[in-house]
Amino acid sequence: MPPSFVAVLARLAWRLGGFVTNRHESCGQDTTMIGSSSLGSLHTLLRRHRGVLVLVLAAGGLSGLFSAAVVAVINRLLHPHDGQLVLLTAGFAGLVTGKVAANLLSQLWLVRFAQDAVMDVTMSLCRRIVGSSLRALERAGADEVFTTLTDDVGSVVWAAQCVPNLAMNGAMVAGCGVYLLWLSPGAFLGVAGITAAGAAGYYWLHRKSFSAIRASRDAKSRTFQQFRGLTSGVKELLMNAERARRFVERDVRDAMATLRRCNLTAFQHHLAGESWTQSLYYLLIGIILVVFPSFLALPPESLTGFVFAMLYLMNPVWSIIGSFPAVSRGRIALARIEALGMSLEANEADSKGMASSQPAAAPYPMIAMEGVTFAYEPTGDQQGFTLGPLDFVIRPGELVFIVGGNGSGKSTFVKLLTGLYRPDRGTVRIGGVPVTDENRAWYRQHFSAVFSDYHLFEGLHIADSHMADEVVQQYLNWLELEGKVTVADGRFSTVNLSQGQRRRLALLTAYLEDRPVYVFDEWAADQDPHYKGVFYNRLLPDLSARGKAIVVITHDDRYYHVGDRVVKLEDGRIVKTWSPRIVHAHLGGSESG
Ligand SMILES: Nc1ncnc2c1ncn2[C@@H]1O[C@H](COP(=O)(O)OP(=O)(O)OP(=O)(O)O)[C@@H](O)[C@H]1O
Repeated sequence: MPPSFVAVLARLAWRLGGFVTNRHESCGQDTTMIGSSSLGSLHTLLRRHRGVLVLVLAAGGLSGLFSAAVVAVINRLLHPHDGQLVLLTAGFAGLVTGKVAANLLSQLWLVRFAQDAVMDVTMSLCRRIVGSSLRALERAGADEVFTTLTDDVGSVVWAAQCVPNLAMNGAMVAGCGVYLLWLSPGAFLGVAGITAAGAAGYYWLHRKSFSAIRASRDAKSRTFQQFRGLTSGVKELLMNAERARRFVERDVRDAMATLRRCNLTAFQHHLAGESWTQSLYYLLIGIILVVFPSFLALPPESLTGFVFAMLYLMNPVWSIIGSFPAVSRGRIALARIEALGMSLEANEADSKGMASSQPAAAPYPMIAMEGVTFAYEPTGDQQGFTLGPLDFVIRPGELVFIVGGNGSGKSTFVKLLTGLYRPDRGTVRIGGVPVTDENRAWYRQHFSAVFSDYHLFEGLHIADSHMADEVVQQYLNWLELEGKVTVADGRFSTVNLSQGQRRRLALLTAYLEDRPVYVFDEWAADQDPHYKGVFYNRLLPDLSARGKAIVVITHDDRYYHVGDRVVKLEDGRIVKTWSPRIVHAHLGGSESG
């Protein structure tokens, strides 16, 4: 076996066993930082299956050893065996039965291990994602996260699934090696020497295919990106045949062509390695038949034993070589899973654990931002953007409108206020308590928000679903959605509604959370004039009367007067703050702002 193969297997098994240490590993152009801390939970989870994995490996190895012993018995039966027929026949039957049984058990345990591992690793990643920070996820990119969840996990488990077969075939090769050594040490050394030379050649070819496999993984991520465009942009594509043609024939096709090219290159290098090994293998059999008898004076039984063993080993050897691409893909995927875990973790100092179960701070606390700044760093040809430094205070029962032009920083502001972003500088306080990396997850639980790019879940996901069903029905009437949607067992009957209606359902979900602070990012933008009025004149004052602090991003200057303050942002800075009620009164109840 080529040395890289042993190294890769050992590394996979080592990692699956959870004994990873911080180190750099390189193969070809690959230099990926991999460490035990990068995705500790992955190792913990895989470690949980170590028992099954050991059983699978043991059964696979046993099956391989039984196979090697069958070769020896067959060779013995082919030559004079001095009345040992019964013993040899019984041995043959026993070994074959043992091989089949061990193989069966190994495969059964393997399937169980694979399915458990896929589920556990995926769940582990999902938990990590919801425990991570928004900025870390934005940096990782939705397509990378999606590719890791759907593709990388499968690749790692697929590679892990190769391990028992490799153990079985490796044991068969090792067993046959021992048998050959016993038949003729000289001939064995000759075979071993030629095999080592062949392995070195294969190793060189495999390194090339490794680079192509890594490039193919990146190409897959870009393909997913195009697929996402295809599904989320289907309306725009259906409406414009030229756009659809260009998108499919250029963007999708380019991504697919790159993926195809990388896969083809990887496969071609692999096939070259396979052909090299096959040629060498047949050359080896020829050398055994033609050269060895003259130089090593092999007796006929040893000669047939050698040839027979070599032919018998053909399948396991091809199988070992055939599993190389899967092992390499698994290795690259494992590095990606760990890299994603590490990038989430590295940015994760602000979210110790998932949503804190600690209760919110004493009833309705004041929230203050002091000298807060936050910057999106420039990337590629995209300019950076800096928000702040800014000071802002909101008290219980206050209704504050955040206004400003497109790109002035309103959404970034509320992401900082709600603890979704960590300030680069300055402090956010809740009831006088500074928000730190240790308590930011808890701090976020004080807010209920409907963002402009909100997601509406079918499930309400609140603790007391029976209480919720009754209360929800009341709210549905209030939001004028009765007859459109019902709620049963904590789930909406449908979320296939108009944009405005969906946003009302999102509002309902926020209401049910009953948090001290509410944030609405352009909530009313797609409401009809009647419901806009309901929102500004009834819903917001009602929340305010209940002592909730409310921050509303809006462009509806007709309704500024219902707020306590209007804060105007321009280019990431607060440029103006005023009290619209005073202005409203001053203007005699007409337009304000
Ligand atoms: N995830 C991000 N990564 C990098 N830059 C971003 C990101 N989100 C926003 N920006 C940049 O930050 C600036 C402020 O964006 P933000 O969304 O806060 O503005 P906004 O006032 O809410 O705009 P709009 O009214 O159009 O929603 C913009 O220039 C935008 O390009």
